[in-house]
Amino acid sequence: MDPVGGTAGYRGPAEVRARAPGKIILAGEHAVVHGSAAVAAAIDLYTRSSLLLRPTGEGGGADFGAVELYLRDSRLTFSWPCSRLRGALGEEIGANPGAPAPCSPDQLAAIAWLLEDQEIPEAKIWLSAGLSAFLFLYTSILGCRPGKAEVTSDLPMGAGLGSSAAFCVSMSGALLTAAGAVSVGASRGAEGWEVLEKADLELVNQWAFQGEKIIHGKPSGIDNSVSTFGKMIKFKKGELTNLESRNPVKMLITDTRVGRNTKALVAGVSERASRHPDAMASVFHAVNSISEELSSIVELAAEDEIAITSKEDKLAELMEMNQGLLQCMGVSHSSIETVLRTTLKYSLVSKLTGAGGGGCVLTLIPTLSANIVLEKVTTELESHGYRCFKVEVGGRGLQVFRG
Ligand SMILES: Nc1ncnc2c1ncn2[C@@H]1O[C@H](COP(=O)(O)OP(=O)(O)O)[C@@H](O)[C@H]1O
Ligand SMILES: C[C@@](O)(CCOP(=O)(O)O)CC(=O)O
Ligand SMILES: [Mg+2]
Repeated sequence: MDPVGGTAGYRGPAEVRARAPGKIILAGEHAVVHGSAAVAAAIDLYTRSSLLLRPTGEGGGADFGAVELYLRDSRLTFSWPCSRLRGALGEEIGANPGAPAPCSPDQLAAIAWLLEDQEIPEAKIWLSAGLSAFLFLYTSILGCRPGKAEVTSDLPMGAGLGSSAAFCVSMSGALLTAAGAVSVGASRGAEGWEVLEKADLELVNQWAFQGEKIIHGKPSGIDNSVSTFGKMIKFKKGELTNLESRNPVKMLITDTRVGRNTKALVAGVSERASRHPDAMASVFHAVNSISEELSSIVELAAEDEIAITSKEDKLAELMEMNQGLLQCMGVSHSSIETVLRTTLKYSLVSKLTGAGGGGCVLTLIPTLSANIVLEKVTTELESHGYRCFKVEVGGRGLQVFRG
């Protein structure tokens, strides 16, 4: 299996592209890290990765050339000569796309060293987590074959919409496709995008999870799973259940633009749990019940206006309860509280989504609510400097395109 060169020489052109969606969490963030159920859905905002492998050197020497990453949105290019990668990673380098394994402490130290001479602007230092995940995924899946990757995203970074997972899933999808480690897709859409076979999606998901670990520290796996498989899912202790959402769920997303970092917030909740184990176990247990109930409600088919309203009232109440418990975990923020108060003035219920501490807030938009209400609440939220957008919920997961 060597479709892209390596010691067998270059057989290009071999550009591959992959796109993976962001997500919203309807219930259960943070608690899911501690074993509770959570409900998440893919949204129609994507991270796109492309990968073009370069010819290897005379005689197939992989030390020729470089591994490059271009982050199109920030117009930043990073480059590592293959010889330097090999020198730093030494024995740690070994293309083994079929066997996802965690980043070892030695690998992580070598990656940190490889980032030192890259000129990451001080204002974008948070990119280093993404760059570390990239170097880990690239070298683990392709070794140090020369190539150029490019990434662009619709998702705000560090805002709770799963940009880290979408980055890891789209990059793993592109790398594994280039490595020939995933087979031809189960279905090819009109524009040439393919959905991979289930077993191949599982492989992408496992690699993306290893990448998420570098960015998040202790991820539950919900974000990479929903980005890989799409739709709406219930997720508990690594087990994924697809949910059939019988009625459309309309959500307004408000990005408070308050930056935060998932790794620090997840660690903060774990510290609180170790200070107050019994109280926090009860909080996580309550969240589990909320997610279980919410997942059964979304699967109910509501046929008439009364049934739809009653279903949405229950969803709203559960979201409100979940928000209260997220406050108990210490992950709300004054900007989030402002969004909650503002939407409540219009009788709309909101909760934070993702890690909290700023970032994005979800507002349930009842099917029968008048457009004027949505316009008014959006105008008021935007007057605070927040950014509002509506998203389609429950769409496709990872798709790949072979050039
Ligand atoms: N397109 C991207 N390019 C580079 N790094 C990215 C990209 N998307 C996400 N990341 C990495 O993921 C981090 C954000 O992840 P996180 O704190 O989990 O927030 P979220 O996943 O909610 O957006 C960024 O700081 C960056 O390191
Ligand atoms: C807080 C958490 O539940 C979700 C984090 O999502 P995000 O990175 O804020 O988009 C962490 C996790 O499940 O890994
Ligand atoms: Mg994340």
